[in-house]
Amino acid sequence: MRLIQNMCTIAEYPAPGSAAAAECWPGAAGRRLVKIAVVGASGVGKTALVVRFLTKRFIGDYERNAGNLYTRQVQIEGETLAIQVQDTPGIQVHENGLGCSEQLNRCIRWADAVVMVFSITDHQSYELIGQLHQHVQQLHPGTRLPVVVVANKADLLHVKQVDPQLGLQLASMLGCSFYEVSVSENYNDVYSAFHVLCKEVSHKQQPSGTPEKRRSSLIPRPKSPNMQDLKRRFKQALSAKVRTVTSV
Ligand SMILES: Nc1nc2c(ncn2[C@@H]2O[C@H](COP(=O)(O)OP(=O)(O)OP(=O)(O)O)[C@@H](O)[C@H]2O)c(=O)[nH]1
Repeated sequence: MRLIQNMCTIAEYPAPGSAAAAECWPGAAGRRLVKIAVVGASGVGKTALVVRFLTKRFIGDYERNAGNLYTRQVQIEGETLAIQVQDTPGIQVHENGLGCSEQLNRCIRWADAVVMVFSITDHQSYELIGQLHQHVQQLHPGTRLPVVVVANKADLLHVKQVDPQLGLQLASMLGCSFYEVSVSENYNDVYSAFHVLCKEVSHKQQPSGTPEKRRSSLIPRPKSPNMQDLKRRFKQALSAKVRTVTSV
């Protein structure tokens, strides 16, 4: 993991725009920031996915994940965005539900978007996704957090436990995008999954006063029953009456 540059833990990472951030991450200053957490069961390939996205390389073996934060810049619709990707420790399932540590909950709260990974070779990792999605939404009450569901290890068809079609169905039921990938064999699908997520966040973050909004404020408001006109006519009628009365 030391191969990756610009790596800090979430607690250590300096605020964007600060002098420390510029030192740790030159080029990020002034950019819009997208924060992504990658979550899922242990061994599904979260670290491999993140490293593949950041370096285009697949590195077979990693130390068990302690939760690292990585940084990179991406071009989304002509704009360069700064993105932070938080790799997280694998989630265990206990009898009484998900075993989410406080560290993991902090990462999820921190994130603007989440990548939920399962492995097609591990049915339990797939079963966890529904509960995990519910948990994520509970940690972001009142907002629909962009989520992409990723079915990894598509190259291991001979030991498949989950039909990718099930992943697609689950994702559409949850209202998420879905990608079936092989981190070990294909970079493009990995890139697309992150790219789509960044795009979704970027659209959500669009500041007020964007062309859409400005245009709508220029459109003349439809006139409600014309009060000015009504008042004018009322005054006219009144003065006509007054005239009639005085002439009598
Ligand atoms: N064949 C194959 N192996 C993969 C793929 N992605 C990851 N692996 C392997 O799966 C194992 C687990 O990968 P990790 O990236 O460490 O998984 P993780 O989800 O980060 O695991 P934890 O740190 O325990 O949570 C490693 O041996 C990887 O090389 C894939 O697409 N195909």
